[in-house]
Amino acid sequence: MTKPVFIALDFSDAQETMAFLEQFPADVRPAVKVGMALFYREGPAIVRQLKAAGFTVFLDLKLYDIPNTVAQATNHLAQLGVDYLTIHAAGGVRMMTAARQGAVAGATLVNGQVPKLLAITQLTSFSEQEMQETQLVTVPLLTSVVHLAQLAATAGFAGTISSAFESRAIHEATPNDFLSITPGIRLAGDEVGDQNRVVTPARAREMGANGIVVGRSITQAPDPVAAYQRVVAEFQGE
Ligand SMILES: O=c1ccn([C@@H]2O[C@H](COP(=O)(O)O)[C@@H](O)[C@H]2O)c(=O)[nH]1
Repeated sequence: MTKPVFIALDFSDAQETMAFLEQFPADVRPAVKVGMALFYREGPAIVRQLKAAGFTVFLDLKLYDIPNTVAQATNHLAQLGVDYLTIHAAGGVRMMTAARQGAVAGATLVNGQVPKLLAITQLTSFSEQEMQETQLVTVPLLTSVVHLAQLAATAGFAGTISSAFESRAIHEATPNDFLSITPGIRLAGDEVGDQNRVVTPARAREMGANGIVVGRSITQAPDPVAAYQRVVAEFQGE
């Protein structure tokens, strides 16, 4: 299976988003990620629009609440036909299990296609020190990520979101088909910005990532289509 490269569509509205995607030739349909900013602006309509245009849609809302509420949310979101969905692993096995059950129930009401659920472990913007400052976690960052990945696997999730630095350890601790999808990706020489645990697409592949999320290295490039093609070639090892 080809490893996905998701473009993070962190644009201000649907018009800007669709104008960006129109730059891609008709035979190139990148997988896309809709984050909370675009979703809060445009609502479910942006997902329907992207799905109708043939895009694989990763909806990155990072759900975190009590189990019943999260189950209701995943039920509604699965009915939108999203392909991937994020939930915070910090909600624990009971919350993640409820999320999965909600997604299955929602998918059953439409086409039966259950979104792949991905557990947020520790954000790629975190350094070790910054994570410790929160005092929510008192073990090393890598230990926390691997533990949360194991909880996600127990809850029947498809994989995790972490940086590529943790991908190998995640694979060693989880079943063979468990996915490590990694944001925090930059083409060499690009600004890191607010990210912390950052690697190039080629390094992400070497480190065992099963898919990558790339925003600004593509969306703010002078030629986004060329930048996307470079990211894909590096990540696929071409
Ligand atoms: O740990 C995480 C989880 C999610 N993200 C999201 O990925 C993109 C990355 O954008 P860049 O412009 O490539 O930095 C963005 O939408 C984040 O919300 C993440 O970066 N880290």
